[in-house]
Amino acid sequence: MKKSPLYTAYSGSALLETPLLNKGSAFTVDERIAFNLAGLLPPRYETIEEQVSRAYMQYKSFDTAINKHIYLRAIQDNNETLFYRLLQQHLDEMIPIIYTPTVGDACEQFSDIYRSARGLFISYNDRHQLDDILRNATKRKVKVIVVTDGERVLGLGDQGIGGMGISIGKLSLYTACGGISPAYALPMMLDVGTNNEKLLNDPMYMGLRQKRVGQAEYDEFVALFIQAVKRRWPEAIIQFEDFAQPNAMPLLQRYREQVCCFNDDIQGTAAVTVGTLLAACRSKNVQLSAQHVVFVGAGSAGCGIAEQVISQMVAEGISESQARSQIFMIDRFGLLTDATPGLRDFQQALTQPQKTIESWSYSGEFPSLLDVMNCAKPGILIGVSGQAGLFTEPVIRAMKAGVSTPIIFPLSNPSRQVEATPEQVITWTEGDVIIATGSPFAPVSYNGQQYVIAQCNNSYIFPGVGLGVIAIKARLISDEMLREASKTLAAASPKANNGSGGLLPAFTELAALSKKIAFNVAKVAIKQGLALEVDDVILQQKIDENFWLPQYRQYKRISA
Ligand SMILES: O=C([O-])CC(=O)C(=O)O
Ligand SMILES: [Mg+2]
Repeated sequence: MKKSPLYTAYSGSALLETPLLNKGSAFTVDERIAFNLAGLLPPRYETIEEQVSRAYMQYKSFDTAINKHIYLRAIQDNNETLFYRLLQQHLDEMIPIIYTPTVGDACEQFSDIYRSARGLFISYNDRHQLDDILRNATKRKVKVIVVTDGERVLGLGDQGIGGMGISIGKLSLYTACGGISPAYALPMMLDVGTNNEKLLNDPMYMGLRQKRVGQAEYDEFVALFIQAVKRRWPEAIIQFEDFAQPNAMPLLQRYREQVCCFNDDIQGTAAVTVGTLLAACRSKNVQLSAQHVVFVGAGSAGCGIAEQVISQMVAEGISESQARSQIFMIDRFGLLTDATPGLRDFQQALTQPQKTIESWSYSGEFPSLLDVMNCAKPGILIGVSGQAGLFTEPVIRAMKAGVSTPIIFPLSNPSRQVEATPEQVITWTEGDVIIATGSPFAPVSYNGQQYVIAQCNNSYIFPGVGLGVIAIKARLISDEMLREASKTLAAASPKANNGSGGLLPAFTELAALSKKIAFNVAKVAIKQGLALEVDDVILQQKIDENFWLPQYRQYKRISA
């Protein structure tokens, strides 16, 4: 589809320095005259394909992942269209570079590798100038905001201002896989300080050099932020990303009825995990509702997944109390029971009654992960602990002894925080396992067989949900919409559908999958009265129209 020309008042070096508009050597002869670019560029006119070839050659000249990341980010900050075209052509190779796992290094080293401005940094000290700051954004019609306070970045803890790296990475996927125009995507960082001593003592650190503000100040600051966004961009989606456990769930509960928002780590991770579990169960020919499920990590992500698993089990026909009795949450001190002290309210609903474990044999105050494996005989094990190595050989072997073809998802990110590597899990189960991880892992060969490792990452969910919400301007994001996203993902599983291939579609299929998720999610939103009614043909048209593709448009000058 040929796009209409774009009218702009920018010209000369200002045009070349605006990443959303810059075309570099692809400015045509007419444009170079009309926009005062003569002499500012080498004389040859190039196509975007030629530019991609040069950029890819340069990309290949970097040896380390972090340097590749820095290089790609520089292209993004110089010419967004070229960045996304390059990404589109090398998606499998580059997603791990702009996103998990390399984005974790980029967050940790954010101040060291900082090059140029992107997005909005809002520091606590600026809390009374929020309207001015939002007006300064280089993007006017913002439709998706990814915001973090950097307190729990992936499994890497408090990264302070470095959290901006994850906001940027998520939005790159919104565009590359969900077709959201980069002109509508704004990364944000709420800087309330950091409790990371290493950063506080680092002379390069670019964030507020103070401990995180207290809870009352924090809550007031976030409230001011939400109000300011509502004034400036009332229809924008706000994606909460990588907030620490004490704030993640309360913020979601406080704001989910007020603004169109969701928490990617709680709801996005839950949706992708339930979708992947449904695919795994279908390929094993069992019901999710017949499984005992063990979670290692009872934070907001783990509890969010557990609640979605329970909803799904109930939808399959068992009672809620039966479903809850099949869930085992394990935290630092072992299994959560109704006798565990100091639990948060969202954890309390997921405890096992002490009387259930009376007949179990275990040592220590609460059963350990290994005890739970031996006594509960789970079919499913999910790791969201953020801690490397917790799925030890005895744990995996004990699980395998109790069930055939266990479903094992070590989901912690980035790769080095994983609870067990796919190779370990496959070896310890003698290859009889269904596995998915949160970060990308290369295929594993074992006994002459290749195991493709599915990446159960929320990036299968948020681009499609965002596209659907934007296409129909949904007011809110409901649990039902997210459940629909899970179902759509599960229905696209090659392994469940054909008995072979990956458990999840490849990342290269994400754009097509996101459109399907967008369509189904939008239909649920309409049914729930969260968006105006449109028929299926118009809905598909709206989704296609909103799907931005990286190609240059012709520019015309706005005449004075
Ligand atoms: O970013 C990712 O890869 C997934 C995610 O949200 C997290 O681990 O916090
Ligand atoms: Mg996250």
